[in-house]
Amino acid sequence: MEPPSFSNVILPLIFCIILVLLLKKLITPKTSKTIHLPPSPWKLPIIGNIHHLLGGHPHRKLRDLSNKYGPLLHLQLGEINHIIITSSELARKVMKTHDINFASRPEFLATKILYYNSSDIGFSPYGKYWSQLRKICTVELLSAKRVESFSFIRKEEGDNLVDKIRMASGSPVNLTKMFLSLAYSTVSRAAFGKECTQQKKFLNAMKEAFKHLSGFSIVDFYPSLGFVGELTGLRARLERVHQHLDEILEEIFEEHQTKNLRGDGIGEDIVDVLLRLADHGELDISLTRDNIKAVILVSNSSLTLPKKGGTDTSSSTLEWAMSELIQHPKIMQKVQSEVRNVFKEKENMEKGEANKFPYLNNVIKETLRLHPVAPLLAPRLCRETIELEGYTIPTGSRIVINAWAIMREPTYWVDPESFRPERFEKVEFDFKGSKFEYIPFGGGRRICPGIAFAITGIEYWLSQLLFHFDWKLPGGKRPEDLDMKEIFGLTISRKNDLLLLATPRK
Ligand code: HEM
Repeated sequence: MEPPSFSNVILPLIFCIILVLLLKKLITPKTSKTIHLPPSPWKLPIIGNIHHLLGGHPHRKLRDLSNKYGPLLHLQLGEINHIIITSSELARKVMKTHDINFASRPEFLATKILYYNSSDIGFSPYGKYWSQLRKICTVELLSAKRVESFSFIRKEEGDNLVDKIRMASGSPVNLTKMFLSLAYSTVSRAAFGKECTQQKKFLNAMKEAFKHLSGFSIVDFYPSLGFVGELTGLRARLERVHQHLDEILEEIFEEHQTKNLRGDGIGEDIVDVLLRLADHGELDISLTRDNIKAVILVSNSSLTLPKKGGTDTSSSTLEWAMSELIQHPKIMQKVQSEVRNVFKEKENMEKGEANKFPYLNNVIKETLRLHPVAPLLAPRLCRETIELEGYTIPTGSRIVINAWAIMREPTYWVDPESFRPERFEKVEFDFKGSKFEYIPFGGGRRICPGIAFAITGIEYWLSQLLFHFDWKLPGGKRPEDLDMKEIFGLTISRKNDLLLLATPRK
């Protein structure tokens, strides 16, 4: 069979879409009321401002547009109003002052199909169901106690990583691949337990799913043209991936239900917790089997796919941290002596010792400032029309907060493009979004619930790498030769794998 070609399939499809949109425009009655929207660049009929985003990374393109039109920007992307926020003052208004009004998420075709009608934590609309899920997440799945109970997994996976690097004995190690495998194993062991036989199958299916979740999809800019999803085959592809994931999750459930648990909450993985809560939990809502499956996907929310082999929020942060340290030998030396001094007495970082690494913590903060894994956070939905700075934000607008640009804004940050962990010694910033100049995990009601899970792992693994090895670029390259190119999907990660030479410490 002939593969679909541009001239015989895509062109007629584009023509069809334009025709439908023109007809819709003609038959929709014009409203005389004009609303005072925020400033906007010039628009084209039908596509609106989509062309302004072509040919570059969205966070950079949006920053350039905001420099020209101001920190409150309106973009018409297809049929949808998008409001772009590029100042900490406005971010505060969205995530604190008017948090409830912006606490929902827009609906996307991919999340609707893949996540059981968007019933996961990340994409479910604001309301009672989401509040219950959020409670389960903070009290049970990702609580400090639960994160602590996973410390043996972090340690075992960390030891594996150190052993693998030692075995490379003088050859360059591909840290990108190693960090990815470390993060995948940790997340899936925490979610499914060590013996789960479907882990590999599940991760491959998730990778497939993330292909559809990463980046912008044109279908989501024209929700009234539902048929585009059918015609392009996107809906069918999503349904196939969903079906496959569903079958694997069913197998995982069955395996867990036949397991004999102690019933005291110790030794439980995330699937165990959810099944227990659904059976005996005192929840205000009843969790269906499909709801549980959608929630399980949250434990894998840290996995994303901007590049071919996949990536993950923690592995991407580790990669950027090591890249910055290689480029800044003095900072590398300072953080290594901090870690080596602490570990002099004891090799393992255990509970409570993390605060012995204030400089390492600042290195991680600075890494997330310059390389936030979610540069545009996650889109929010304006639930009711509201006035911001004298402009109208209509109901249904999608709100995009350019955290990447805010965290490089010269008004808040001295020498913003430079990697300077010391800046966090002078001003107190936490990861919890309490100051809106620093929001790598977002803020307000929809702030990332995985902060403790993520930071504990990143801190531990980084300290191990810095304690056990000295690092340099292979082939006699100088620190400034390291390429720092980005690739954008749902997250930004390194475009090219990070290869370094590790010398074990005597
Ligand atoms: C370095 C690591 C991570 C970073 C930088 C990060 C960042 C973010 C950001 C920016 C958001 C959107 C917040 C907002 O809209 O204000 C988010 C949401 C979320 N993150 Fe993370 N994340 C990380 C790791 C994790 C991990 C490890 C998990 C789970 C195990 C997780 C689970 C979630 C969930 C469930 C949401 C949706 C929350 C909601 O909508 O209520 N994240 N994350």
